[in-house]
Amino acid sequence: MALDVCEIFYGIQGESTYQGMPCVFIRLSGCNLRCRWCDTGYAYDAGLTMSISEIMEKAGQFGCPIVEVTGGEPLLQKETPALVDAFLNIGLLVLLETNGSQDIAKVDSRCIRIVDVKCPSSGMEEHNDYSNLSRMTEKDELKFVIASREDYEFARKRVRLLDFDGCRMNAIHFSPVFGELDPKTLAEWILQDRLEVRLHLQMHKFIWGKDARGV
Ligand SMILES: C[S@@+](CC[C@H](N)C(=O)[O-])C[C@H]1O[C@@H](n2cnc3c(N)ncnc32)[C@H](O)[C@@H]1O
Ligand SMILES: Nc1nc2[nH]cc(C(=O)O)c2c(=O)[nH]1
Ligand code: SF4
Ligand SMILES: [Mg+2]
Repeated sequence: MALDVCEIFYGIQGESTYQGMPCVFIRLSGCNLRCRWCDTGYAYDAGLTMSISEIMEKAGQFGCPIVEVTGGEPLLQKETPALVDAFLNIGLLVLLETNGSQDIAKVDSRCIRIVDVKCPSSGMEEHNDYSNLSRMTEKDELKFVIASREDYEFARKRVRLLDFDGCRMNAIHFSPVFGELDPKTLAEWILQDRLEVRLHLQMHKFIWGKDARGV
């Protein structure tokens, strides 16, 4: 029962509807995608092998009720569902950030699954598994990371196709690629179209800068 871990740290949740909350991050190593603008290339390589109990002990040191499992791509590792269960079973609130290419049903639906839909300029659009949209529950969150008008129109089209059964209207995030698309431009597009989506800015980058690690 071991996982390949890139880093474990305590920080301010910079993304999702939990933005602003203190959170323990478990960043797993390895990713099957290579998004053009990825800010976490350091997680592609193998990290440190840790057992579930070692991870829980390290995470537990912070005494924090919220944990996020991210990566890299966390759903590539066989033991990730068991890690999520272990945190759920001790009563923690668990978030999982995933790239949308893997079946989210692998993890317990008590976990809040934050699912990216990759837009064209990521170069990874062909990897989207759209079946995930019907696997999502009301607790889960959807995210489009947007670098251009083309990406925005792609995301807008997808949102208009959604029925909102499995997705809360306030948990559809439109997030600009940091340093590439001006948040003001994205805000104006959303307002012009009267889109019921959330403008999502990566809070930690405004606090610590775009290249800081472990925050
Ligand atoms: C590093 S990924 C790890 C989880 C998973 N691999 C994924 O892509 O969702 C975490 C989140 O950061 C977003 N992200 C990565 N680079 C970014 C950038 N330069 N600007 C904005 N968001 C970015 C990803 O789209 C994803 O939503
Ligand atoms: N502070 C902070 N919040 C985050 N939320 C999701 C992150 C991620 O890389 O998945 C992230 C991250 O890297 N840092
Ligand atoms: S899927 Fe996530 S970790 Fe992998 S390259 Fe894309 S943004 Fe980076
Ligand atoms: Mg990050």
